[in-house]
Formats: sequence, structure tokens, C-alpha cells
Amino acid sequence: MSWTNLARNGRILVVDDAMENIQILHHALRDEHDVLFALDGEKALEVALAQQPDLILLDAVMPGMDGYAVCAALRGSPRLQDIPVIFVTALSQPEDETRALEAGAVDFISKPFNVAVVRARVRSQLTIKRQADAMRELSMTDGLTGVANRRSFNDALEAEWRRCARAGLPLSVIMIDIDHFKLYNDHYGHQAGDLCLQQVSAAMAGCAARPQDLLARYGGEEFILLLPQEGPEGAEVVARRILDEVRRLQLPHAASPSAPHVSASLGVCTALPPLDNLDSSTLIREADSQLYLAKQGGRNRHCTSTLGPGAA
Ligand SMILES: Nc1nc2c(ncn2[C@@H]2O[C@H](COP(=O)(O)OP(=O)(O)OP(=O)(O)O)[C@@H](O)[C@H]2O)c(=O)[nH]1
Repeated sequence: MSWTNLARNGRILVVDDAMENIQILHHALRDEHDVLFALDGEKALEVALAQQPDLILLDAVMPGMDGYAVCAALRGSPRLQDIPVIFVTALSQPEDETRALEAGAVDFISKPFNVAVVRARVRSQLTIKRQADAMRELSMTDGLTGVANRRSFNDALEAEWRRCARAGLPLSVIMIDIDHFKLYNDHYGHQAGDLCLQQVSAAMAGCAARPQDLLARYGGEEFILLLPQEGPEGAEVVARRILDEVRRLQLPHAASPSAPHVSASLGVCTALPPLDNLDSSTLIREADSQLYLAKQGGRNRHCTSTLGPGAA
């Protein structure tokens, strides 16, 4: 796909208190984009949260919450801060434009506007947005397996830890390490080793499918699964499922002393609520200790523990 094609089919939210202005912009943009609209600032934030548009065209002067306040609210919201905003306004003084850019807008168009210019500026901002999205996605993904990388796991862990602590919910992690993977590489070659990592990660990715679950590559042949809101029983079910799915792949591992096929060892740990007296690094350390025990116990198995009140 070329960069210019990236600008097609974006979803655009037009915010203006005058319906005729919305209609003009809708008419100008509807052939290439999905156009949403809102007649005031509060509604704009509501629609933006629900529909996650790729770009917002924002009027500056509106009754109630004006465009500058909307822009500040967008920039302050983790879920909305990356949506670019173009001011489209009857204001035309340099200080108006400066104020809009300082509020976080990426562009400023004065009314009356030329439709072709609006289209071109929208296309150019959408292209920049898509490029930025693609870069962000790449920076959070492991190149070999396509699952999340360690950095995005760490970000998700911190966010989910805070969420579970607030809600009084447990949080589990499963640390997963492929058994005798050095021997696998030595026996089958590094390329086959890479393919094995891809197959095993794809099989594991299907083992925990809730929206907040996250599988990440933690190191070379080590993976980690984040299970927010999941207690020890649920984590146990997922761990058994992972062992089964890896086994079901039946990838031959002739050099392994543990099994004739590729297998994995798992360390499972659940932090029980309240999480306030615990911290996420202790949870990771404990899952790692359980993984070590699973390796010591003969591999191709899991070991489990809990942290917190009444922990075993
Ligand atoms: N093919 C391939 N191998 C990798 C990659 N990353 C790490 N490895 C290999 O994974 C192996 C890990 O070896 P060890 O840490 O000794 O562990 P192990 O052989 O799996 O043994 P146990 O964990 O004790 O069962 C090393 O040989 C690394 O070279 C990768 O991206 N591709």
C-alpha cells in the first residue's frame, strides 16, 4: 500500500455548532472518508471516545465548551490524545492560529475555505497519522513472532495492575520457556528454531482470548502472558491449555531429554487483592521462580503460587 492510499477511507469527525457547515464538509469529504459529526464540544468528546476517529475537524467558537477546551480535553485523554485536530474556523488572526496550534491542533483552516484545499490537508494529516500509527505498532511488536514485545508488556502490566488494584481484583501472569531450545537450534538449525518460535507463539496466542489478556515475547525463547482480573483457578486453566496446545503441535524435538516433541515449562503466579501492599515486579519475580521449579521438576509442566492475603 502506498503512503497516499493510507489517507483513504479514514474516519473523520466534524464538530461545528452550525449544521450547514457540517453539511458542506460532509459533502466535500464523503466520497473518500466516513464522516461523523457533533454539534457541540461535549458531544464531540463522546463520539470521539465511542468511534475513535482518525481525524477531527473542529470549530473554534461554539456555545458551551469551545474548540480550544475540546482540544485540551483530547490531549489530556490517553485514549484520544493521538487523534489529530484541524481547526476550521471563521477566526483568522495570527494569534487565533497560534492559540490553536499551542492547544495541540496540527493545522488551522480559516473560513470561508476552499474545498479542494480542505480535502488535500485532510489527506495529508491522515497520511501522517497512519504513518505514526504504523510506527507505534511496530515499536510495540516482536518482529519474529508478531506478538507484543517486552516493552508493551511492561506498559500493559503497569496499567492493568493499577486497574485491578482500584477494582479490588486479582491479576495473574504466566512465564513460559521452551524446553531445551538450545538443543533444538543445535539439532535443527537456527532457521527451524525461528519457525518453531513462530508456531509455538501462534498456538499460545489462542489460549487466552479476553480483550485485556496479552501474550508477549519476554526474551529469546521466553514468553509471558498477562491475565488481568484472573484468579488462581483461571490461570491454572490457561496454563494447562498452553501445555496442551504446545503438545498438540507435535513439533519433533529429537534432541530433547524431556519429550519427543517441543514442550514448554510454565511459572504461574497470581497476585490476590488487595494489591496495594504488593508490586508488579514481585509478581514477575515469583512467576520466574515458579518457572525455575517447573524446569527443576522435569520440564513440560507448570508450577503455581499466589501472592497476597492467604497466599499459598
Ligand atoms: N532460533 C532462535 N533461537 C533463539 C532466539 N532467541 C534465543 N534463542 C536461543 O534459545 C536458546 C536458549 O537456551 P537456554 O537459555 O540455554 O535454554 P534451553 O536450551 O531452552 O534450556 P532450558 O530452558 O533449561 O530448557 C539459546 O540457544 C538461544 O540462542 C531466536 O530468536 N531464534
